[in-house]
Amino acid sequence: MKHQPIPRLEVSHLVRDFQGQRVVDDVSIRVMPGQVTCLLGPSGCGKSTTLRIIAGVDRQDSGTLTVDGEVVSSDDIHLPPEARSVGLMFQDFALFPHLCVADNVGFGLSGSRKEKRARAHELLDRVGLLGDAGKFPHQLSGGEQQRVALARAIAPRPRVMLMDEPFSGLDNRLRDGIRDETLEVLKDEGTAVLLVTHEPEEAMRMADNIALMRGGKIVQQGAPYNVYNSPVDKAAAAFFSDINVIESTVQGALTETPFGQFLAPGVPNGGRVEIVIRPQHLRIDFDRNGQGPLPTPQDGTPARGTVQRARFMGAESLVEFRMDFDDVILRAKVPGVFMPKPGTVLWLSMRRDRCFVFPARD
Ligand SMILES: Nc1ncnc2c1ncn2[C@@H]1O[C@H](COP(=O)(O)OP(=O)(O)OP(=O)(O)O)[C@@H](O)[C@H]1O
Repeated sequence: MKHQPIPRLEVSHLVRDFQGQRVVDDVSIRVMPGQVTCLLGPSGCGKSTTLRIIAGVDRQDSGTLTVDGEVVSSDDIHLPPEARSVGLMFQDFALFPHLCVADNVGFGLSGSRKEKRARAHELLDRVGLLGDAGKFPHQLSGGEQQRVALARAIAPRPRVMLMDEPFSGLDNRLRDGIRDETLEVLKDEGTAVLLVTHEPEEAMRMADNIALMRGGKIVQQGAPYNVYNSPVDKAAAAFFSDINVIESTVQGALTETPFGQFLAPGVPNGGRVEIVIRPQHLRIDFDRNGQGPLPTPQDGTPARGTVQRARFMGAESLVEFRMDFDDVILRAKVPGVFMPKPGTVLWLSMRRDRCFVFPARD
């Protein structure tokens, strides 16, 4: 039999109710050593509660948690936080103001003072702050303090690191550097990382795996590329970017639209579907004497629309159309500067391989 690698962190069928309301609903996640999983979802969907349960500061109503195959929490077992080999990093990390940087990093370590110092210095070197070991937190910038907090969280070599929006307090320029640096250190140490965020860009940038959460449930899990390019439903698509939606009715597992026919397998006759496409996957063509481009297998049939407004957005331009059919508004995003005047008639076609057809939910 093939040997199955043991996940560093395994969360199985976690459930948590608050006042009769299910806040965490059958959540299962596995994280391998050196891998980063992002728990991504809107505010209030249960991300932090999941993290708090894994950390051991809250307890699940049912479900099991294992670290390297060893049960740390179940119906029968409940190890305290300090016995789980789980590190924590939160946005409002608090350094001890009366301790120098090296003592902050060495605080939770066991061993002699000399050993603690040595490990603290090793990590401060790793995060580029060895020269600041003797300083006090108030003498450091916000980004430097965050790196100290990172060094402190990693120092005891936790097998699992839980991070709750740890970078959201930093300004954008600082954030990218610290994010990448943090991941590098954690991957080198073989730590399994579970990071909570509500920002899809952050999740796509950092994660090996994204677990998309909504209403307490994980609705989709996978590599960032797959979650972005094969969303399970309209809301999953909309979570990652702006979307266009065209509604249509199904006959014989097909739906006719101004952009041509789309397959709608499994949807009964008369059923409503929503065709979802991202603004960057609409193609714009000029009008030639009332005609658009010829239909192609890749782009389907073009449909005519009138420009409502165009906005310059730096690397790209966003053009809003009112379509001839049904007065539907569609937005197309194109690279560079493209600023057609309002009232200009243009043709739009949809990249067929980038359209998603979902049964409409009333
Ligand atoms: N101790 C508690 N008692 C009662 N309800 C709670 C408790 N903790 C969380 N909740 C509720 O559980 C739900 C999920 O909260 P949670 O903090 O896990 O969400 P979240 O996805 O982390 O949101 P955010 O991104 O805003 O932090 C919310 O409706 C919240 O009000």
